[in-house]
Amino acid sequence: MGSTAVEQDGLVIPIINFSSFLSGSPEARLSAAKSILQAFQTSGFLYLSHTPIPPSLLSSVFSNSAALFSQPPEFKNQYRWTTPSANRGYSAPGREKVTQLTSSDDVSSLRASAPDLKESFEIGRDDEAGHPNHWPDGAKLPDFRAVMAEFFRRCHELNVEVMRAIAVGMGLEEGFFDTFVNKGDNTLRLLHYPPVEKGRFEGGAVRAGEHSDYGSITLLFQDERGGLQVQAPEGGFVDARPVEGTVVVNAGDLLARWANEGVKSTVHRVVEPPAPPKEEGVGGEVREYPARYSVAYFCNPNFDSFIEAIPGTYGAEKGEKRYEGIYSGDYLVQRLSATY
Ligand SMILES: O=C(O)CCC(=O)C(=O)O
Ligand SMILES: [Fe+2]
Repeated sequence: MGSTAVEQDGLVIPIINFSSFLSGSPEARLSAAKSILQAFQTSGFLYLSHTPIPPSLLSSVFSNSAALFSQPPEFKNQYRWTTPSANRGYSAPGREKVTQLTSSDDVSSLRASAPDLKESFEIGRDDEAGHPNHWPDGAKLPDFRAVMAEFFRRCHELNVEVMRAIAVGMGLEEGFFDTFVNKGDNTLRLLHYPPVEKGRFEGGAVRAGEHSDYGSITLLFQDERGGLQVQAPEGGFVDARPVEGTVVVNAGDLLARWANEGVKSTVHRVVEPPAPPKEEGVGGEVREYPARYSVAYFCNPNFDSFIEAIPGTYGAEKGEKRYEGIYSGDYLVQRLSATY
């Protein structure tokens, strides 16, 4: 049914045709759901092809993202990211350090010594009381708001369908997760990794430090540059190269917790691109890597959902529940508070 995007050092990441789940025969639908769940249970990552996200919308998202990041710092700083509970707005290069560390002090010293080489802009649900989005001035970026709002909505629909696939794969009723994810308490994050001189990578700098994502699932749209790496079972990092027409989907920590650790939230990072273009630099030597853009859509259970082990993920041979229940919103604010 599908092919394989990555197969190296014990890490296998499949490419799954999502139209088999959305509009295939009952058998094709079940088989796609099982493959999707299996990917979440093993590598924690998969690539989905044939999703309902229109390619023209995605290219408008990338062009509007580039238009925003090309504005001067004074413009972007008007829309600054403020607090973990709002989690909206612009973060200048060096502001956020994604990491596995959970203490703010440790993160602060790491941020000072090895800042992530990126800037980002975050957009949340547009109707969340008390937390307005920081929409950039429409006189400068006339299409930005409408394009991002439409993309947010489309990604939320895809999120609901992927959760349905997980439910079917687990043998639960298809709509099991619907009431947990219907509010769309998700975050759309535009990312810009500016051009990097080769020497900085050689000095150990990274575009995004190793981390796992916090929420339920992440939908990741990357440009053609590459640089995303996923940790293999033996600990080394393996390139997860862009595959045209696909969305990378990975499980986050809250889904792993929800699934009583039956799903993997796998560590990943963004580093120097794997195959540098030959035409740049002197005598074929690369001196500077070009900019990279990506768009991550972080899906979360509704902030007011109480998250405790999914039926079927504990008891008998699966063992006890490993975690206390927790409200999704509390969990996420705790995790975000350590990062900024
Ligand atoms: O830019 C990428 O490809 C990955 C970004 C990422 O992992 C994140 O923002 O959580
Ligand atoms: Fe990530």
